[in-house]
Amino acid sequence: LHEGDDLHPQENIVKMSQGEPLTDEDRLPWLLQLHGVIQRERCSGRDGFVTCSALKRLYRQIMLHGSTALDQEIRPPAPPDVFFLFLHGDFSLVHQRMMSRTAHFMKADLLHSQFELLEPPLGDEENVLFLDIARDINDIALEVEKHIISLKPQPVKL
Ligand SMILES: Nc1ncnc2c1ncn2[C@@H]1O[C@H](COP(=O)(O)OP(=O)(O)OP(=O)(O)O)[C@@H](O)[C@H]1O
Ligand SMILES: O=C(O)[C@H](O)[C@@H](O)[C@H](O)[C@H](O)CO
Repeated sequence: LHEGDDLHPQENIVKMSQGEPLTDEDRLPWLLQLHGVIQRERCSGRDGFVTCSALKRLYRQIMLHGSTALDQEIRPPAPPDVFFLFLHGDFSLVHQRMMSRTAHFMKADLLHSQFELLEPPLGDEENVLFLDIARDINDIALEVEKHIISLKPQPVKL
Protein backbone atom coordinates (compact mmCIF):
# COMPACT_ATOMS: atom_id res chain seq x y z
CA LEU A 1 0.00 0.00 0.00
CA HIS A 2 1.41 3.35 -1.04
CA GLU A 3 -0.07 6.48 0.53
CA GLY A 4 0.13 9.17 -2.12
CA ASP A 5 0.72 11.95 0.40
CA ASP A 6 4.06 10.39 1.35
CA LEU A 7 5.30 11.11 -2.17
CA HIS A 8 4.51 14.82 -2.22
CA PRO A 9 7.55 17.10 -2.22
CA GLN A 10 7.85 18.91 1.11
CA GLU A 11 6.95 22.26 -0.48
CA ASN A 12 3.56 20.83 -1.53
CA ILE A 13 2.81 19.71 2.02
CA VAL A 14 3.84 23.15 3.34
CA LYS A 15 1.61 24.84 0.77
CA MET A 16 -1.43 22.73 1.65
CA SER A 17 -0.78 23.15 5.39
CA GLN A 18 -1.01 26.91 4.79
CA GLY A 19 -4.39 26.40 3.12
CA GLU A 20 -3.17 27.01 -0.43
CA PRO A 21 -4.39 24.66 -3.15
CA LEU A 22 -1.75 23.03 -5.34
CA THR A 23 -1.45 23.88 -9.02
CA ASP A 24 -0.99 21.48 -11.95
CA GLU A 25 2.68 22.48 -11.92
CA ASP A 26 3.02 21.60 -8.22
CA ARG A 27 1.41 18.24 -8.80
CA LEU A 28 3.43 17.16 -11.85
CA PRO A 29 6.54 15.81 -10.02
CA TRP A 30 4.25 14.06 -7.55
CA LEU A 31 2.17 12.44 -10.32
CA LEU A 32 5.37 11.24 -12.01
CA GLN A 33 6.43 9.67 -8.71
CA LEU A 34 3.06 7.92 -8.51
CA HIS A 35 3.57 6.67 -12.07
CA GLY A 36 6.97 5.25 -11.03
CA VAL A 37 5.40 3.44 -8.08
CA ILE A 38 2.67 1.96 -10.28
CA GLN A 39 5.22 0.78 -12.84
CA ARG A 40 7.38 -0.84 -10.15
CA GLU A 41 4.37 -2.65 -8.71
CA ARG A 42 3.31 -3.82 -12.17
CA CYS A 43 6.78 -5.25 -12.79
CA SER A 44 6.91 -6.94 -9.38
CA GLY A 45 3.97 -9.22 -10.12
CA ARG A 46 2.42 -8.37 -6.74
CA ASP A 47 -0.88 -6.59 -6.11
CA GLY A 48 -0.41 -3.00 -5.03
CA PHE A 49 -2.58 -0.09 -3.93
CA VAL A 50 -1.92 3.62 -4.27
CA THR A 51 -4.19 5.99 -2.34
CA CYS A 52 -4.39 9.57 -3.53
CA SER A 53 -6.60 12.31 -4.93
CA ALA A 54 -6.31 11.81 -8.67
CA LEU A 55 -8.65 14.72 -9.27
CA LYS A 56 -8.35 15.38 -13.00
CA ARG A 57 -8.45 13.04 -15.94
CA LEU A 58 -5.00 14.23 -17.02
CA TYR A 59 -3.62 13.35 -13.58
CA ARG A 60 -4.91 9.80 -13.95
CA GLN A 61 -3.39 9.62 -17.43
CA ILE A 62 -0.01 10.72 -16.04
CA MET A 63 -0.28 8.09 -13.32
CA LEU A 64 -0.85 5.46 -16.00
CA HIS A 65 1.45 6.64 -18.78
CA GLY A 66 3.96 9.05 -17.24
CA SER A 67 5.05 12.14 -19.13
CA THR A 68 3.84 10.75 -22.50
CA ALA A 69 0.35 11.61 -21.24
CA LEU A 70 1.29 15.29 -21.62
CA ASP A 71 1.58 14.79 -25.36
CA GLN A 72 -1.93 15.30 -26.73
CA GLU A 73 -1.07 13.27 -29.84
CA ILE A 74 -0.46 10.06 -27.93
CA ARG A 75 -3.38 8.29 -26.25
CA PRO A 76 -2.06 4.83 -25.37
CA PRO A 77 -4.68 2.25 -24.36
CA ALA A 78 -5.21 1.78 -20.61
CA PRO A 79 -3.04 -1.00 -19.17
CA PRO A 80 -5.42 -3.88 -18.31
CA ASP A 81 -3.66 -4.64 -15.01
CA VAL A 82 -4.25 -1.22 -13.42
CA PHE A 83 -7.62 0.01 -12.24
CA PHE A 84 -9.02 2.93 -10.29
CA LEU A 85 -11.28 2.79 -7.28
CA PHE A 86 -13.26 6.03 -7.35
CA LEU A 87 -14.40 6.79 -3.80
CA HIS A 88 -17.19 9.28 -4.35
CA GLY A 89 -19.35 11.16 -1.91
CA ASP A 90 -21.05 14.50 -1.53
CA PHE A 91 -19.30 17.59 -0.24
CA SER A 92 -21.06 17.68 3.14
CA LEU A 93 -20.19 14.08 4.03
CA VAL A 94 -16.52 14.46 3.05
CA HIS A 95 -16.35 17.81 4.90
CA GLN A 96 -17.94 16.33 8.02
CA ARG A 97 -15.43 13.45 8.05
CA MET A 98 -12.51 15.79 7.52
CA MET A 99 -13.66 18.01 10.39
CA SER A 100 -13.75 15.05 12.75
CA ARG A 101 -10.15 14.20 11.88
CA THR A 102 -7.34 15.64 13.98
CA ALA A 103 -3.65 16.26 13.25
CA HIS A 104 -3.92 16.14 9.47
CA PHE A 105 -2.09 18.77 7.41
CA MET A 106 -5.00 19.05 4.96
CA LYS A 107 -7.44 21.66 6.21
CA ALA A 108 -11.12 21.14 5.44
CA ASP A 109 -11.18 24.62 3.76
CA LEU A 110 -9.23 23.20 0.84
CA LEU A 111 -12.10 20.88 0.04
CA HIS A 112 -13.87 23.56 -2.05
CA SER A 113 -10.95 23.80 -4.47
CA GLN A 114 -10.72 20.01 -4.65
CA PHE A 115 -14.41 19.65 -5.56
CA GLU A 116 -14.10 22.45 -8.11
CA LEU A 117 -11.21 20.67 -9.80
CA LEU A 118 -12.65 17.18 -9.63
CA GLU A 119 -13.31 15.53 -12.97
CA PRO A 120 -15.13 12.34 -12.03
CA PRO A 121 -13.97 9.42 -14.17
CA LEU A 122 -17.15 9.27 -16.26
CA GLY A 123 -17.48 8.77 -20.00
CA ASP A 124 -14.86 6.74 -21.73
CA GLU A 125 -12.40 6.19 -18.89
CA GLU A 126 -11.65 2.50 -18.56
CA ASN A 127 -11.07 0.28 -15.52
CA VAL A 128 -12.89 2.31 -12.89
CA LEU A 129 -14.90 0.90 -9.98
CA PHE A 130 -17.25 3.43 -8.35
CA LEU A 131 -17.59 3.20 -4.58
CA ASP A 132 -20.00 5.32 -2.55
CA ILE A 133 -18.28 6.46 0.67
CA ALA A 134 -21.63 6.59 2.49
CA ARG A 135 -21.58 2.79 2.57
CA ASP A 136 -20.21 0.76 5.42
CA ILE A 137 -16.44 0.58 5.16
CA ASN A 138 -16.42 -3.23 5.48
CA ASP A 139 -18.86 -3.56 2.55
CA ILE A 140 -16.62 -1.31 0.48
CA ALA A 141 -13.55 -3.43 1.32
CA LEU A 142 -15.44 -6.61 0.43
CA GLU A 143 -16.51 -5.23 -2.93
CA VAL A 144 -12.93 -4.19 -3.70
CA GLU A 145 -11.67 -7.64 -2.79
CA LYS A 146 -14.27 -9.32 -5.02
CA HIS A 147 -13.41 -6.96 -7.84
CA ILE A 148 -9.69 -7.76 -7.61
CA ILE A 149 -10.38 -11.50 -7.57
CA SER A 150 -12.69 -11.18 -10.60
CA LEU A 151 -9.89 -9.52 -12.59
CA LYS A 152 -7.33 -12.20 -11.90
CA PRO A 153 -6.83 -14.83 -14.57
CA GLN A 154 -8.77 -17.95 -13.57
CA PRO A 155 -6.77 -21.21 -13.29
CA VAL A 156 -7.35 -23.51 -16.24
CA LYS A 157 -9.37 -26.60 -15.22
CA LEU A 158 -8.18 -29.77 -16.97
N1 LIG B 1 -16.98 4.43 4.66
C1 LIG B 1 -16.69 5.13 5.75
N2 LIG B 1 -17.53 5.15 6.80
C2 LIG B 1 -17.27 5.88 7.91
N3 LIG B 1 -16.15 6.65 8.07
C3 LIG B 1 -15.26 6.66 7.07
C4 LIG B 1 -15.46 5.91 5.86
N4 LIG B 1 -14.41 6.12 5.05
C5 LIG B 1 -13.59 6.97 5.72
N5 LIG B 1 -14.09 7.29 6.91
C6 LIG B 1 -13.49 8.19 7.91
O1 LIG B 1 -13.37 9.47 7.29
C7 LIG B 1 -12.14 10.11 7.69
C8 LIG B 1 -11.34 10.45 6.42
O2 LIG B 1 -10.92 9.26 5.82
P1 LIG B 1 -9.45 9.11 5.29
O3 LIG B 1 -8.49 9.84 6.19
O4 LIG B 1 -9.23 7.66 5.01
O5 LIG B 1 -9.61 9.86 3.91
P2 LIG B 1 -8.54 10.23 2.84
O6 LIG B 1 -9.21 10.14 1.54
O7 LIG B 1 -7.27 9.46 3.07
O8 LIG B 1 -8.29 11.75 3.15
P3 LIG B 1 -7.07 12.64 2.65
O9 LIG B 1 -6.97 12.44 1.18
O10 LIG B 1 -7.47 14.02 3.06
O11 LIG B 1 -5.85 12.13 3.40
C9 LIG B 1 -11.42 9.13 8.61
O12 LIG B 1 -11.67 9.52 9.93
C10 LIG B 1 -12.08 7.79 8.28
O13 LIG B 1 -12.08 6.92 9.40
O1 LIG C 1 -3.58 16.85 -5.25
C1 LIG C 1 -3.73 17.38 -4.15
O2 LIG C 1 -4.25 18.49 -3.97
C2 LIG C 1 -3.29 16.61 -2.93
O3 LIG C 1 -2.85 15.34 -3.27
C3 LIG C 1 -4.43 16.60 -1.94
O4 LIG C 1 -5.52 16.01 -2.51
C4 LIG C 1 -4.08 16.11 -0.55
O5 LIG C 1 -2.75 15.70 -0.43
C5 LIG C 1 -4.99 15.11 0.06
O6 LIG C 1 -6.34 15.30 -0.15
C6 LIG C 1 -4.73 14.95 1.51
O7 LIG C 1 -4.59 13.63 1.72
